[in-house]
Amino acid sequence: MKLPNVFRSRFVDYATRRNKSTKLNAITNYLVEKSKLYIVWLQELKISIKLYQKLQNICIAVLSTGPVPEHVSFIMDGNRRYAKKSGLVVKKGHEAGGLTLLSLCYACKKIGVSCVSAYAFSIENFNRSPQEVDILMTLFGSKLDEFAKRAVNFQDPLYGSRLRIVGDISLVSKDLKTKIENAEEVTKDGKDFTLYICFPYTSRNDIFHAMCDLIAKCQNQTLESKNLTIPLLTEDMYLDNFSNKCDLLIRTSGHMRLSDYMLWQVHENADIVFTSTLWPDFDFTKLYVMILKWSFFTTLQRYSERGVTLKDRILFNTPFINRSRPIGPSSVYDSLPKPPIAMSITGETDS
Ligand SMILES: CC(C)=CCC/C(C)=C/CC/C(C)=C/COP(=O)(O)OP(=O)(O)O
Repeated sequence: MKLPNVFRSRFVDYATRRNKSTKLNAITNYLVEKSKLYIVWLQELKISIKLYQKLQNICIAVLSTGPVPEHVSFIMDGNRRYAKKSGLVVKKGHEAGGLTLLSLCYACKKIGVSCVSAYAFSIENFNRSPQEVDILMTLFGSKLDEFAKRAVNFQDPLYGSRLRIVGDISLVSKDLKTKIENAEEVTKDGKDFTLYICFPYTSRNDIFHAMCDLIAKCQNQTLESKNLTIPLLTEDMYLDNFSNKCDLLIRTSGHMRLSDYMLWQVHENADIVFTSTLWPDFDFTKLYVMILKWSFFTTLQRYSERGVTLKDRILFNTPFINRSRPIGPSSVYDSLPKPPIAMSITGETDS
């Protein structure tokens, strides 16, 4: 048997050193030694993964003592720059971005965030090259399937999650539409966590479509125009009632703009954070620090809203932390009677 040059000297060495006569024995010994090395390496890797998971659990336990955002949203920017920086093709950059999203969904679910939304494809992105649009559509289809499978597999960390696609679905192919319907149907009973993928989406398109819907309802007389309210418009949006208020919006890759995303949903107390990290590089630690900051400042805000001072809290153990959004009057203004309609800026009624 002829061995490749690179191995020959080592096998001969093994054979002579261990006094084995055949090359076959030398090969076997070599492979055994090598696999022993790999096993040790794998064991070490497993230990460090376990350590990392333990550390992650401790960090999450610290967070669980305070409020956590209910809705975290991502503008996933920087996939192509990541690919360029790493010497990869654009497709790999987007794939890496897809992986980041799913791993952060898992982290958010563990932290206790109820829903995550992600800007996966803006309507403007149809202006990119046909090849790139094709890559993104294919990737999107495969990620939908993957998420749906994982959400119903009880051994998977994403088990119990629900998937919702928000955006103008009429703009995607028939095949993809079927995949979307299928993924939404398979995951519809997920109660623990919801992932909203905005695809193809823009905020103005969302607001416009909701307005058109309400106008149509008025025209076919299922709704009277005098009953139009802001909550009704909100309910009609792709990002429905459950996701209509965003608590923490994160944009990666250094651009400091909203790019027609979440315009309606960040109106109330949303923290908007811009980071220069490219999306595929955005990991648990970076997300954790942002949520920790959110939690800290939200706690302080809730302190002051309830008139509880730090001294009260420390000396008299007055409870002030409410993990979820405050129910009922959260400020002195909310406890006042509603202004007469003539004085209301929006003209809303109480109905
Ligand atoms: C699960 C799922 C739906 C995954 C989809 C994958 C994914 C992360 C898509 C985002 C696509 C996108 C337009 C990113 C923006 O970066 P860019 O391409 O504009 O990068 P650049 O700012 O460096 O040019």
